[in-house]
Order: sequence, then C-alpha cells, then structure tokens
Amino acid sequence: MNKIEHLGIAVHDLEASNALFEKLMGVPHYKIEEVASEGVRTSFFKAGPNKIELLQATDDNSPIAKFLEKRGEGIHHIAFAVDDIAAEIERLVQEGFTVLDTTPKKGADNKLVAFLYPKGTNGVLIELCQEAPAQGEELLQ
Ligand SMILES: C[C@@H](C(=O)O)C(=O)SCCNC(=O)CCNC(=O)[C@H](O)C(C)(C)COP(=O)(O)OP(=O)(O)OC[C@H]1O[C@@H](n2cnc3c(N)ncnc32)[C@H](O)[C@@H]1OP(=O)(O)O
Ligand SMILES: [Co+2]
Repeated sequence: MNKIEHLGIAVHDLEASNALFEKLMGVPHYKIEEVASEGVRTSFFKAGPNKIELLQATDDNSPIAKFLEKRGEGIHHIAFAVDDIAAEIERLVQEGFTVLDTTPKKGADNKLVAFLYPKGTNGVLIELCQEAPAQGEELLQ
C-alpha cells in the first residue's frame, strides 16, 4: 500500500460541515460529488498532500446513515492508495481479511475502490483506492 489517500468523515449536514471545515482548514472544498451507488454525497478538502472526504447519506440504507445512527458523526474510514487494486484485493484475501468487494467498484474523485470488513481490522473500516484508468469501465462492468 502507498500513502493514505483520504480520511472519510461521516456528517449529518454536508453544507454545514463544508462551512466548518473551510473555517478549520482555511481552504474551501475543491469538489462535491454524489456517488449514488454508495448512497453518499461527498465533499473533498486538501491539506497539503492529504485529503479529507466528508460524507453525507443520500438515503436511509446508506452505510453513512447506519453509521450515524449507531455511532454519530466521526471518522468513518481510512483509505489507502494502491497501484493495483485487483492484486491488492487478492493479496488481502490470501492473508485472511474479509474483503467486502472482491471486484473493485466506482468511488468518488475518479477512483476504483474496495472495502475491508472493519471487524477484521481492529474496528477500522479500510478502503483501498486506485486511480481509475481512462478505460476503467472494463473493470467496473
Ligand atoms: C465514495 C467512496 C470514496 O471514497 O470514493 C466512499 O468512501 S463510500 C463510503 C460509504 N461506503 C461504505 O462504507 C461501503 C463499505 N461499508 C459497508 O459495506 C458497511 O458499512 C459495513 C462496514 C459492512 C457495515 O455495515 P452494517 O453497519 O450494515 O453492518 P453490521 O450491522 O453488520 O455492522 C457490523 C459492525 O461494523 C460496525 N461498523 C459499521 N460501520 C463501521 C465503520 N465505518 N467503522 C467501524 N465499524 C463500523 C458496526 O457498528 C457493527 O459493529 P457493532 O455490532 O459492534 O456495532
Ligand atoms: Co472514501
């Protein structure tokens, strides 16, 4: 795995949290993107080379809606950048991790992503992220 690609933070109200993080970090968010397949609306901030992803639920079945209900607002996941997500998924399965997405799926910000079940990773939800190749559609079906 390479660097931490982003930290995901679950929030109730994306607009309010955008204003708060803008004040906190001294920079505006650089994009808002909805990922309907994940039931989320996201916004991104850069702090030097690092990224923060704020996530709001777009429906009641969203992982973010469930998380907020159970645990309230807070850090939801850590995303690691990987060069070859398919190879990394295979390696982690071999290592005995429960990979929730054996086929990478579309994430935000032009990424292919896959998640690991948090009960097998010390209670931390892990996301793998690969920069989506231009012809990434093939990987997504
Ligand atoms: C757009 C994209 C991107 O960056 O590009 C994103 O980030 S999308 C980000 C949104 N998408 C995702 O999160 C997709 C992957 N997540 C999932 O598939 C789900 O949220 C699960 C992680 C499987 C949890 O689902 P659910 O809560 O329905 O399952 P469950 O009731 O069996 O929960 C199992 C246990 O995991 C805990 N649990 C749930 N979410 C957690 C989280 N984020 N971090 C740590 N623990 C977590 C629950 O509290 C519960 O523990 P207790 O029983 O002890 O209470
Ligand atoms: Co994420």
